[in-house]
Amino acid sequence: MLDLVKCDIGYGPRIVLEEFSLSLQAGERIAILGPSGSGKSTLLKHLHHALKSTASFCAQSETLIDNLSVYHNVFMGALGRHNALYNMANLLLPFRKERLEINALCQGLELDCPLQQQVVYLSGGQRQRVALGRAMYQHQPTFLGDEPFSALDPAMGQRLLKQVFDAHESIICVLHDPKMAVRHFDRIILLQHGLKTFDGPANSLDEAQLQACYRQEIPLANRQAQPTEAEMHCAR
Ligand SMILES: Nc1ncnc2c1ncn2[C@@H]1O[C@H](COP(=O)(O)OP(=O)(O)OP(=O)(O)O)[C@@H](O)[C@H]1O
Repeated sequence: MLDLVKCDIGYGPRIVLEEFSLSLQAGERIAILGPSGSGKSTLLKHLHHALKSTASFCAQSETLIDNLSVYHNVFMGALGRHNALYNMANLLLPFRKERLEINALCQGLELDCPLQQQVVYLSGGQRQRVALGRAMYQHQPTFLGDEPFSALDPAMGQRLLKQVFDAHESIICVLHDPKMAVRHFDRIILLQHGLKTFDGPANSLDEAQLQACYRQEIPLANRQAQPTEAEMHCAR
């Protein structure tokens, strides 16, 4: 599906993941884990850029348009499927077909608020489900999610994860919940300071390695990539 070979990934001159290599196959369910600031979102945004025409992107819920309704925010996921006139007409006076589709999608996501409710008045968990709805309404084979379940209670998170699995062929999610990752995903990528410290089947990731990652300990195999004290001194 995608091969990255020694790519420098970041923001202009700011390289976050240096010479980063990754191979993705269709049908995989991949969780990206790692401590805050390790580069998870940066990697996911890069994958979205690389897979654009085949991947839906569930960004964090702050990307919703606050003064628009649930309906409008979810419909945004379909903007690319229609021409500007159709989109404009549908946003002004929602068509029956889209209203029914979005209503069914929101019910499936357990959103109990009216479709015409402005999202600014919703709770964090409700906003997250609107963001999930917008991504699912893109109807792409691959789902990319940036912590798409973090504001939901664990039971609801699992129910909605199943919906995401059922609706997509391939799934790549940044998660802050290692238990959800190990229990439900096939493959785990661990990031630490922009380095990939583990990439393999979820059932071969051991607890000690996971804990070390969150304690920000760099595994021996990756240490040569870090500058030594002496090198840092020379650089100064
Ligand atoms: N737009 C940007 N421009 C420049 N640097 C950025 C930008 N966004 C993020 N960074 C930097 O990239 C690094 C990795 O950030 P990223 O958001 O990918 O981490 P993360 O692992 O997703 O963190 P978190 O779990 O806190 O969301 C950080 O040092 C951050 O400051």
